[in-house]
Amino acid sequence: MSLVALNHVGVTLGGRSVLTDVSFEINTGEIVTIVGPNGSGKSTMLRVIIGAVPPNSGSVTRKAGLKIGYVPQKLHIDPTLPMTVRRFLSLPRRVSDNAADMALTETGAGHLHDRQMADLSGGQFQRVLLARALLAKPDLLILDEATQGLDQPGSADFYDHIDRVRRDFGCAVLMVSHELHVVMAASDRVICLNGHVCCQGEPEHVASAPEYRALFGTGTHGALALYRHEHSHTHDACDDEVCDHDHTHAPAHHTHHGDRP
Ligand SMILES: Nc1ncnc2c1ncn2[C@@H]1O[C@H](COP(=O)(O)OP(=O)(O)OP(=O)(O)O)[C@@H](O)[C@H]1O
Repeated sequence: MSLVALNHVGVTLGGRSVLTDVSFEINTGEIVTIVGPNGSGKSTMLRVIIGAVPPNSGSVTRKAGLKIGYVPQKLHIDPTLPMTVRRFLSLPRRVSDNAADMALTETGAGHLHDRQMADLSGGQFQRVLLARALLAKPDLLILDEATQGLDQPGSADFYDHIDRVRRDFGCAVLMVSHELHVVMAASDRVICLNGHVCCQGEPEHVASAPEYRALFGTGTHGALALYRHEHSHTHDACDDEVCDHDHTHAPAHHTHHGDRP
């Protein structure tokens, strides 16, 4: 059984349709990334999954007892408020020293235990947020542009920790990322969103989809070159994945469902 399934979810906010007919599921242990332009509904979709935004139509099914760890895009902490990393991990619920130490070690932040939150670098801060999300021992870890503002080595290092977390915890990971080159390498599945699901599937399938190219062009740091190199044979890319496009290799026959809302 899947961890979470969205069935024809629609969301209207402030009288405007933000998500339309969104369906997909997340299964145990997989890394799924959502890509899409600004304002395409990525954060809203994550908020639907964690239950913070109720869908106006369709439904969300969560596995019974599902535990979700959430790493937000940003978290503002008043810089004048003295707060150590250790104390931060006990908010809002007190956790044992042992649990705090294990979570910090897991994310490579063990040495930050006694540091002030306000003094952390961007990369250190994100690792502490990740450690905090792990305290729930999640089945599903959700990251909303968690590497925004980190430099390339910093974000590569962060994704290494995500990979390690997935292995150690056996959890699924759902993330929003604008770093397409990283996404293409690190994800089992990519969902391309633009108010609706334009296309989804294995990274190389999505990278070659006309809907994806229409949104992101072909300059995705080698993702397409990789596709051409490894997948130059003829195949039916939609055999095993849900693509809502006709994925033949003859562009004239492509059916476009990726119209912008
Ligand atoms: N509470 C709200 N009330 C009205 N409109 C909202 C609300 N929250 C989000 N929206 C609108 O919904 C659309 C999708 O927003 P969302 O934050 O989900 O997009 P996103 O893909 O995560 O964008 P970005 O890449 O810029 O973070 C935007 O047009 C946004 O203005």
